[in-house]
Amino acid sequence: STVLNSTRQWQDEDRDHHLHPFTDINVLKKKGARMITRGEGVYLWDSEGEKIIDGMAGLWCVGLGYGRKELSAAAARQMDQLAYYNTFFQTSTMPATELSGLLAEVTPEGFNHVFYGCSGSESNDTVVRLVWRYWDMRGKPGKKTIIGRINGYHGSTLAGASLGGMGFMHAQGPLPLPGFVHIEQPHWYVNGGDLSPAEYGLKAARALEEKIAELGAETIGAFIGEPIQGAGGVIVPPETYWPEIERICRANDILLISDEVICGFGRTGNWFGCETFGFEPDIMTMAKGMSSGYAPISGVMVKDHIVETIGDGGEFAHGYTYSGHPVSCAVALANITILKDEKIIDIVRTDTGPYFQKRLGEFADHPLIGEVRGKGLVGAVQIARDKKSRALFDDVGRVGGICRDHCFENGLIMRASGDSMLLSPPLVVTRAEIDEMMDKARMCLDLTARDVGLS
Ligand SMILES: Cc1ncc(COP(=O)(O)O)c(CNc2cccc(C(=O)O)c2)c1O
Repeated sequence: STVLNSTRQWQDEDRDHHLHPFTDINVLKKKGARMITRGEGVYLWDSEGEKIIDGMAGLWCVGLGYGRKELSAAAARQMDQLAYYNTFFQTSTMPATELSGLLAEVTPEGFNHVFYGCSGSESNDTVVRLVWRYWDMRGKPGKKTIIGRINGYHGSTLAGASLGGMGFMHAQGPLPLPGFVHIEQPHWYVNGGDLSPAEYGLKAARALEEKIAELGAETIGAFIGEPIQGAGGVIVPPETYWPEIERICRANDILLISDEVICGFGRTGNWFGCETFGFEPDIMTMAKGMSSGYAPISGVMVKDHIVETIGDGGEFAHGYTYSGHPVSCAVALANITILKDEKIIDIVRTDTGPYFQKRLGEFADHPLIGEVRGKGLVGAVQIARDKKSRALFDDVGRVGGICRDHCFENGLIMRASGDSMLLSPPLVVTRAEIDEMMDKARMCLDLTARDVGLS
């Protein structure tokens, strides 16, 4: 191919051939892609030599930070040894087997079996297949509907997009597919009205009870939720929410699914978000932090009683060519081993997480910020037009976009979702690096406040 050695040339080549995810093609064609060339720790560099502090750990996934040689060495070793073999036809490979045992060890009690994929979306498709098969085997084939939340995000396959409650995705095609319904999200700032967060948490959870009553428990197979809705804007539910959701699921004999793609592997200060929020799911989806993003891998942890029930039905006719890919498994194995050995999640829970939340909390007094949300090393500041009434700006998303662009121009990656600014740094972030992120974030919020006349 042509030798490309200037940013302009890279951008032209990319413009001519590369369709990017969740991207307005014509906007990008005009702008040209920013070519990211290198990563080290919590920093990235682009093709112009600009250094950027990555407040988003890639896409919520690079837990160990960039440049960990143990992971690249594990990949190279496995690739040289056995770059690929499948786990169909009663075969397995050492990394897939070893990783499965390690996952049984680090996940909550009762999760002893994992089904692999390459992405969170694929694993949520697996969840749907498992739920449908489980109720068939339980002799209740009517229980096929799955309930999710408005503004939840569970991926971009047909099932992932249907499990999710993102209206702008559903608007592009006949989505959600039949059998996927949604209840309100536990977003106190927008939906809580005069209720206290504790009261609102119960009210939002009881929307599930109402939906079940409306549709009939005999038609509902499962409820799925992210402990904290990530892409939806780091929506941290009130403490009362998840225990009430669990109670309602048990009372109506529906499976409880925790989508841990973002909250899993230490993000909230425990290994999994369901541990932080105090509920025990029947199924857990995992991806992202499972390999620190160094290689694509995802998985579904399945409680024993579900494995046994499905096992009674002969071959479960589902799976992917790369389910249990040996190189991805070797990378995930090295990643999780480091998380364990270096006690990184304990440090998040006891040191850097509380420090991050303290620094984030300082934004509560910023003229542009109505609410600060977060847990462990994930957080959001909610941009509001009027702090007293909690009113947002009319064209939600515009001001967040202004702030995001200020960040990118000032060497900080901070995600904008609606008018919430999100941070989810690598789990290895230090206090000094947290300070650097927060100082840049404050400067960009100040610039944004000036732009919208709220300074
Ligand atoms: C909770 C959850 N579940 C499933 C998926 C889908 O995973 P895959 O993308 O690997 O198929 C996700 C992914 N989350 C995700 C993916 C891409 C962008 C952003 C963003 O916040 O901009 C978030 C996620 O956050």
